[in-house]
Amino acid sequence: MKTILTDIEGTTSSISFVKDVLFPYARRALPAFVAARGHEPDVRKWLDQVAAESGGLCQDDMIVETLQGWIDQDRKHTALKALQGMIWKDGYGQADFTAHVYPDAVDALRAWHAAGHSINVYSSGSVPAQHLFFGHSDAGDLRGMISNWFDTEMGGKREAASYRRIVEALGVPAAQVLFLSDVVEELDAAREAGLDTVLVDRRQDYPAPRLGEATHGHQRVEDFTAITP
Ligand SMILES: CSCCC(=O)C(=O)COP(=O)(O)O
Ligand SMILES: [Mg+2]
Repeated sequence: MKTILTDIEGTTSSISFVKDVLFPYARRALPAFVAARGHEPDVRKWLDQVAAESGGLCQDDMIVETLQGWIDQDRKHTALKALQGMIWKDGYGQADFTAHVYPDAVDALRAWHAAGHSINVYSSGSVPAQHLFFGHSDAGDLRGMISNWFDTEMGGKREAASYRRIVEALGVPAAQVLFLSDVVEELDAAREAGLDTVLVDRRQDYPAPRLGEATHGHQRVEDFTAITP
């Protein structure tokens, strides 16, 4: 019985939803969010971390500009991801959007869950953001199918050590875990840690298929229907 570990953006869900809906929403809302909640300890600690790592920024508007630049660069920084999650909470709460999950992914997650496979998430999005995402998906609340949630507090997704930590937290042998991702470097790191891997190479997200050497030897599928855990 395989334990599933899945990425979100580009794997269960479209890159365009994240890039064209979630990121612009956070970018727009950041100045007002920092002005209203920047004094709260759970917000301040991330702002202070950004300030310190950026050479000691001393004004909140400079921190906001730095964070907006990081959004534009798609930085997977833990502080940015934590703050984005807090901002998206308002968007989901006000029903400004629902999170995209490919229908084939919804069907497969349901089937695997019903068959007894443990389903777990590892994304650069913060754990609270992951809960919001699957709790407010186009297909409704999918959180009940997911056993464990992991973010970059476990380490970067391109580092083998992160997958070793996750396997230890899951309490199963590494070879029992099947990691699904759209990013070859993440799959390389997972394989180095002993996990099984599948490259999810969706045509909508990646119009030029990754074939031959570009797959780095990972099994390649175009959607979840082709995955047999
Ligand atoms: C689930 S939060 C929205 C997605 C996000 O911010 C992100 O960085 C997704 O990265 P992933 O590791 O899932 O490719
Ligand atoms: Mg991804």
